[in-house]
This record gives sequence, C-alpha cells and structure tokens, in this order.
Amino acid sequence: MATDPVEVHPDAPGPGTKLPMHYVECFGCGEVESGLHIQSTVGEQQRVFSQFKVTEAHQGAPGLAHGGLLACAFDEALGAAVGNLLHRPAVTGKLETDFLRPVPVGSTLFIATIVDGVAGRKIYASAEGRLDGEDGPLALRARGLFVQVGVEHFTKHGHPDALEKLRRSHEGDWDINP
Ligand SMILES: CCCCCCCC/C=C\CCCCCCCC(=O)SCCNC(=O)CCNC(=O)[C@H](O)C(C)(C)COP(=O)(O)OP(=O)(O)OC[C@H]1O[C@@H](n2cnc3c(N)ncnc32)[C@H](O)[C@@H]1OP(=O)(O)O
Repeated sequence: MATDPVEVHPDAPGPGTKLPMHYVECFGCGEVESGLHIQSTVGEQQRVFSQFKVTEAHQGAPGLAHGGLLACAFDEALGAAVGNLLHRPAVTGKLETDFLRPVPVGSTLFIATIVDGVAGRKIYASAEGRLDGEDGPLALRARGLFVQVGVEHFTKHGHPDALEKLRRSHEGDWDINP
C-alpha cells in the first residue's frame, strides 16, 4: 500500500501538549463515569502518547481488562493522534488489535501511537501498548485505518445538535463549522 508522508498540520498542538477531551460524553476520553478516561499527550513528530488506567469497571475475566475495551482504548488513542495532528475529522474504518499479554486491573496501559501515512482520505496509524511504563512489557499492538469525513457525517448520522455538542466540549481550537 503506497502512502504519502504525514504532514502534521501547522496549527496542531506541539510536543508536550496535553490533549483536551474531544467530547465530554466520549466513552474513551470524556467524563463518562465508567469510561476509559484516557489522557493523551503530543510527542515528537507524528506521535501521541496515551494512558489508560484499568479499573474494576473495565473487567472481562476476573481481574483482567476486557479485550473489547482494550480495543476501544486503541481506537481512542489512534483517533486522537489522527484528529489532533492532522486536523482532519476522520472515523475508524478498520481497527486490528493483537493481544499479546493480559492486562490486569490496577495497571496502567501506556499507548504510543504514530500516524504512519496518508492516501487521499485514508489515514493509517499504529500503536503499541505497554504495561505500567513506556518501557514496560509489550501487551498489545494495534493498526487502524481512519477515513476522513465531512461534518455532515456527524450531523446526518449522529445527534442533530452534534456540532453544538462538540463545540461545547472542545476548547475552540478546531474549526468544526460546516
Ligand atoms: C466535525 C467534527 C470534528 C470533530 C473533531 C474533534 C476533535 C477530535 C480529535 C480527535 C478525537 C477523535 C477520537 C475518536 C476515536 C474514536 C473514533 C471512532 O470510533 S469513529 C466510530 C466508528 N467508525 C464508524 O462509525 C465509521 C462507520 N463507517 C462509515 O461511516 C463509512 O464506512 C466510512 C466513512 C468509513 C467510509 O465510507 P465512505 O462512503 O465515506 O468512503 P468509502 O469509499 O467506502 O471508503 C473510503 C476509502 O477507505 C477504504 N475503506 C473504508 N473502510 C475500509 C475498511 N474497513 N477496510 C479497508 N479499507 C476501507 C475504501 O476502500 C476507500 O478506499 P479507496 O479510496 O477506494 O482506495
């Protein structure tokens, strides 16, 4: 698959910037009580670093994180990297996850994401998740294809007040006017 190199948007937040939640009701990064509460920070070049603290609310097997929620954590981390670094509204078209080690309740998953390449509306990103530290044991790998969409994707398919809700959630550094 041939891709163009990633061009980080000139207005993208710089390295070290802690990313705001993109939507207060988002299960991945918002204020939902049993949500994932993922926090992300911009890294160098086209990288973003995210953390997911696994609690009892996130169990599948006793004491272990649910695989679907781990995939959700990667969806959020990859999507945050794509959206914030490229400033392109995009949705997940495909998400592939390799589960290499169990992730216990009480651990923190350190997710390192890189935006790999762009081909028209298609944006490719990948990530690794390590246990309890940036250099901890490798627990997961994921690859995602995100597809750029227009604002009508959210207004047509989602809540009629989608743009207003996003505006209220966001800190205003995104142009989400149709
Ligand atoms: C205005 C608001 C802005 C807000 C920004 C705020 C800041 C945010 C910053 C950051 C935070 C973000 C954090 C979010 C994280 C979570 C993200 C999610 O979970 S998103 C929900 C789950 N995903 C869906 O619900 C998609 C459902 N699917 C669709 O709507 C469509 O299928 C869509 C848009 C993905 C594609 O449909 P088509 O009709 O527009 O385009 P077609 O032609 O089908 O695909 C375009 C290209 O992509 C390939 N493609 C699409 N899906 C593929 C797949 N599954 N596998 C392989 N290729 C695929 C196609 O083959 C095509 O490629 P070829 O151009 O021909 O080369």
